[in-house]
Amino acid sequence: MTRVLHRFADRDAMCEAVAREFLAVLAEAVETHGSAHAVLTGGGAGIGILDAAARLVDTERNSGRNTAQLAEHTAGQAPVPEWSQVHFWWGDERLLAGGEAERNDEQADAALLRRLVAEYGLPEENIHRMPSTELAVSPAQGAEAYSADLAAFADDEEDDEQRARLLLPRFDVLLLGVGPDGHVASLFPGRDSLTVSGVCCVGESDSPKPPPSRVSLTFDAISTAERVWMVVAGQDKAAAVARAFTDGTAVEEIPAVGALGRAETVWHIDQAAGSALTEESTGD
Ligand SMILES: O=C1O[C@H](COP(=O)(O)O)[C@@H](O)[C@H](O)[C@H]1O
Repeated sequence: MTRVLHRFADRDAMCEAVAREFLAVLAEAVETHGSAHAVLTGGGAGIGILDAAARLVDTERNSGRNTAQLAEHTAGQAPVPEWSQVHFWWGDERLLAGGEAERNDEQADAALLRRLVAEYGLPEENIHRMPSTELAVSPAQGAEAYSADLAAFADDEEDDEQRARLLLPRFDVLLLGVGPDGHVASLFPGRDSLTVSGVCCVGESDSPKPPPSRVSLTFDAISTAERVWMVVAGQDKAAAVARAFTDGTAVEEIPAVGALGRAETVWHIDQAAGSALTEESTGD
């Protein structure tokens, strides 16, 4: 599977472009399959994309176009999905009390999801949060609970053996931020979680980035997604991005290299994040 690199001048340009494509993928999935499943990420770029999506959704509503027109992907316009059929999941979560500002879901709520529920008809029950400390006493228990939530939406089309085996929904698009250490979701360099297989979720009790307790999808689960989109902005990511595009870099060193989608794997990076890439590593 070839990785594709999409470069942007800055973080804002990247977030706007990814948000537009994200909405288009959701709209198309609802059209084709009757529902759409998106996996969200935390982090600066991940939340920036949701902020940008919120602006696009509002702009489209204020444009006065009707639902059929909004579903069309025409240049300059953002297609908008039928929100009642969209489901949101997470690639990882910080195991904290519900509503804590550091939780990825809380940040996503503030950026986009609350508004979709209040104004656009997204059912609250379509927001599939990873457990909080009220519901899981340990990361392992959180991983088990989220696996059960995912299994309730297992895709019965069974066009992917691994997806069927792990009892996962069809993830139409899965966003991943990349940390300065190369981590994705809560899969950190050198950790046992990198090699956990045969299950869809894993607990991390000693994350090098606070808070220490986290729940994450595994690489087995990530690789069932149709589209895996890395979203990376900022100078502090430049070294990790360059390592990720160096031949032979191991998953143990830069976990992001292990994140590959079924149909596509796209790295969206801004100029700062790509500043240490060489022509040789990208084939430019
Ligand atoms: O802790 C986390 O960090 C990563 C990356 O965050 P960033 O702010 O450096 O972009 C994020 O993708 C992940 O979901 C999150 O839990």
